[in-house]
Amino acid sequence: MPTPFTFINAAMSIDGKISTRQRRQVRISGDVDFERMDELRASSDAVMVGIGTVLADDPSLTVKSDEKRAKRLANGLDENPVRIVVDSKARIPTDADIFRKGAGKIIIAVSESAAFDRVESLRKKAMVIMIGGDQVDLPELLSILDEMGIHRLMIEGGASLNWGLVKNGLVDEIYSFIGNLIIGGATAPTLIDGDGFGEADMPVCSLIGAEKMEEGVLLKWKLKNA
Ligand SMILES: NC(=O)c1ccc[n+]([C@@H]2O[C@H](COP(=O)([O-])OP(=O)(O)OC[C@H]3O[C@@H](n4cnc5c(N)ncnc54)[C@H](O)[C@@H]3O)[C@@H](O)[C@H]2O)c1
Ligand SMILES: Nc1nc(=O)c(N)c(NC[C@H](O)[C@H](O)[C@H](O)COP(=O)(O)O)[nH]1
Repeated sequence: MPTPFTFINAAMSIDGKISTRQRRQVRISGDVDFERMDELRASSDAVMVGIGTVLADDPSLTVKSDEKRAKRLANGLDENPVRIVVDSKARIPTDADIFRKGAGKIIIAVSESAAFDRVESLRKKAMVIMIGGDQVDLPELLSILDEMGIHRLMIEGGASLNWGLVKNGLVDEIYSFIGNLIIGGATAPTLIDGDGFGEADMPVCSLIGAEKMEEGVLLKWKLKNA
């Protein structure tokens, strides 16, 4: 099943955390990295996050630069990429910023375990894709997105969704900005959480980029043996 070119873009602390142990958002990126993130959003067909990120950060996932939005419109695209939330139990609040800010298509991916009334209320605000029994079936979801014409998919986390995608071999590249702060905390989320790999099946990646950026460093890794 063809799936989009899929890359994770994230920021983590020196000690590999992406937020605090209370899952509170931490501004790790500097202005230059946020600008890079905005460019990646503007050049992607869709941007995807997990519901944990929505509940913690309430992101709008919009393109911030007026110029980049205008360029998308001039190219016959919506001003924002398709914004996608993976939300197995349909927990997203109906007043989330993703619904209130920015124009463009929104997709909420739910599983069959989501409550009927919650799903129906979401249908008034977004396209709902129901796929998977207890959890959203990520390989199936990405195949559907590819069929819909989403061929370049940006993943903005969080820790659990990143694990689900990497575990299923769905991620082509990972771009990680490592900022100059230490978050600590044994239970703070990292770039990739979940059950973890056994020694035999840890993905071996190739380093395709390393550059100092402000007070941090940007690393780029290729995962899939594409
Ligand atoms: N620093 C960064 O770049 C960055 C980026 C995004 C999020 N964050 C932080 O990450 C935290 C959120 O991460 P999280 O792990 O709690 O939540 P998450 O955003 O990864 O969302 C988890 C949800 O995604 C879905 N999901 C996860 N794995 C799945 C799978 N295998 N199959 C199907 N569905 C799956 C489920 O609905 C699950 O409840 C927040 O604290 C946020 O601030 C940081
Ligand atoms: N690249 C990046 N650097 C960070 O320092 C940080 N904390 C995030 N976190 C990702 C999360 O999704 C954010 O909340 C949105 O990226 C910002 O919110 P908007 O979508 O712009 O509203 N992402």
